[in-house]
Amino acid sequence: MRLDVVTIFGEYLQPLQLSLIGKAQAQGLLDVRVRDLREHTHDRHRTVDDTPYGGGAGLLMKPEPWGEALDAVLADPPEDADPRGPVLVVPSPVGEVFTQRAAVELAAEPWLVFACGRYEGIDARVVEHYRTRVRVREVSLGDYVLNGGEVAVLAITEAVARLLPGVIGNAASLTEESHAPEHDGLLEHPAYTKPASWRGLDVPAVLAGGNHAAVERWRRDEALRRTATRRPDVLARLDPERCDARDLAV
Ligand SMILES: COc1ccc(Cn2ccc3ccc(-c4cc(N)[nH]n4)cc32)cc1
Repeated sequence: MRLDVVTIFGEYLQPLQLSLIGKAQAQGLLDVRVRDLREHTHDRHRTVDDTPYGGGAGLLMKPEPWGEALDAVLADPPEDADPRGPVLVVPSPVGEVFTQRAAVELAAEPWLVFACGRYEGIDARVVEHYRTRVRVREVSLGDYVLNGGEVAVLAITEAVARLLPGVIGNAASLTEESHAPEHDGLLEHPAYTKPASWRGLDVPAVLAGGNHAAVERWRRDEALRRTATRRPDVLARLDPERCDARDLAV
């Protein structure tokens, strides 16, 4: 997968060189290219921002540098690019809330381009223009406000890259995680390791009993219980077809 990131704070993306994502790049599973938006300015001060039409606090990012930068990215596609081009992911406080389902969708793409805004965001015409050329997804991490898109790119990249074959050593674990479609999107059950007793707290006996059916039942019950108490919105989306009577009794 090729990832292009356009930003004025390239150093924010340094963490992508670490750990599993860094290893995935070394293995050729990921090709991350960070592009400095200021390389696409032509004034002495390398200006990327200006005041908003109609007034209001703060500054907005000018469209011209973005147009030049994104055109340059699109002019150099990867060999396996989709005929529709990349998905342009634009982190934004007003975007679709990013979910595991979106991570799975983006992980199926050969090429993602991220536009990291700063200030109060990017002139609206940039997204409007590129919607006519590529698929655009404006994405929010949740209902809170960040100072820019870079942190969102780190989160989205990690969530997507870990789904790519070969990035996570034990791919089976991906299907047992919270929010995994294979897990009906439920939150994961509590997990324990040795010792069997720690500070007076014991591991639930069923988990050490060797009865796999009982362990699976306990895990399903705990996942349903945890989801019901912490994320009733997720439980409401549970497909009744995939529940048995005991599920619904929890
Ligand atoms: C209109 O109000 C604001 C508009 C922009 C900003 C700062 N900012 C600039 C680019 C950018 C990209 C993403 C995000 C973001 C995403 C989530 N989930 N929260 N915040 C924030 C961003 C602050 C406020």
